[in-house]
Amino acid sequence: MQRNVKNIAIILAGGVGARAELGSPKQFAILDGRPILQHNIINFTAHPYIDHIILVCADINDEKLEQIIGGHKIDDIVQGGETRRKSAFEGLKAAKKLSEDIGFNIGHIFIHDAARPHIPAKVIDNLVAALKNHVAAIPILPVADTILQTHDDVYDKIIDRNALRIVQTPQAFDFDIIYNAHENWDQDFEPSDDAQMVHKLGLNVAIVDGDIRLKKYTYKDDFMMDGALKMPNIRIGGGYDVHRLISGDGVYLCGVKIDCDKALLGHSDADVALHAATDAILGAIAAGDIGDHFPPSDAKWAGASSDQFLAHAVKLCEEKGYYLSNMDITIICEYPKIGPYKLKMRQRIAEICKVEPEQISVKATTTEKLGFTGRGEGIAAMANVIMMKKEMAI
Ligand SMILES: Nc1ccn([C@@H]2O[C@H](COP(=O)(O)OP(=O)(O)OP(=O)(O)O)[C@@H](O)[C@H]2O)c(=O)n1
Ligand SMILES: C[C@](O)(CO)[C@H](O)COP(=O)(O)O
Repeated sequence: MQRNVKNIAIILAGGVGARAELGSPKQFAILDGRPILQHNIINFTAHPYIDHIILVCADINDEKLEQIIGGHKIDDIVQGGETRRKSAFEGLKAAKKLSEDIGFNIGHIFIHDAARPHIPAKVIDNLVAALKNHVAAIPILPVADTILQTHDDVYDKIIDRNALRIVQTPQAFDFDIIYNAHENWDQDFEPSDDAQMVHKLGLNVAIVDGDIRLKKYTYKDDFMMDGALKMPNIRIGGGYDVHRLISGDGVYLCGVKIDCDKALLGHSDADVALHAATDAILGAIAAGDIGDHFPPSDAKWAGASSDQFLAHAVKLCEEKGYYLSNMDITIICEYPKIGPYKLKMRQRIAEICKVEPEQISVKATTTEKLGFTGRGEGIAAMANVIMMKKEMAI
């Protein structure tokens, strides 16, 4: 009985991205909110012609790789080789093994640079159509610019661009043909793509329309232009809290004790401003609210200093890769007067959050004797924060 036929995409992510100078392989950098490599996986997964995906990957620890793949399905992951050609062959060997393990025949293989994150479905359609009559097909684009040949960086001559084409990936092949080309490669030059290996065997390579969106991210400027390195991931959080004022010997606000004949009533030290700040930070990373982390029902937090609540929220953010960009607190009360303490408050919050006082704003306002704050029955506080994630590269 004829075994069923499956088509496989091999994503080449085994390079170091030296020309991109990002400090780590460019395929792990974030573009449009997700790692470049993950875009590839999503695009191939979405195309009905692709049955399996094999990832050929650069050295990276399992935890980071898992994060980069983001829960998407990959059928096998293998280590890249020293060159693109060697990485491609590793992918082909993994494809062969997968077909033997599961029990299917490989129809077509699509070998793709991970450094080309956007793969329009139309290009895959074009390749599939060409493979009906060819053993290999590649996407190409016309050359738009004047092409100059130089010698030792000196102007030499213009090349006729009409005969030239830009070669892209994915490049598509009959499995047996490309496997054979790789297995028997004995030339003394390193091919920059797979199609030229097939062509070297004297076989015809079909050319189909490529797409500008298939652009390869190669140099740092490619990333800069597309905003990959410019736009950090930003999260905004807001917090609001109220505590009742009673007779006492001082109120805690922003981690600073203001000696007076009042106190704020609460399970902890009732620092209403730090509670609002904590909620703002938790809100920015969608990590619930202060009550979820420090339940008033838990005796452990009775009389607790609210500093630790804020420090905990900051730590949670750090664990997710976010840092505090700025915080703006507004304290709403008639009494006590906040003005003389503002600087100290900013310094204390900065200390807890491990940032500079310039990043912290503390403001105060009254409600013109209106409402519960106006009548001196309680103090309200609002906080807004911006948390940022540096997402150049994972
Ligand atoms: N040993 C290698 C070299 C390259 N590639 C992959 O082949 C694609 C195209 O290569 P290129 O743009 O040259 O990437 P790098 O080799 O990473 O870049 P550079 O030459 O700047 O180091 C990339 O997706 C890259 O990860 C690979 O899988 N294994
Ligand atoms: C395969 C390729 O993407 C075709 O344009 C390209 O040759 C690979 O990149 P490299 O810079 O040549 O390694």
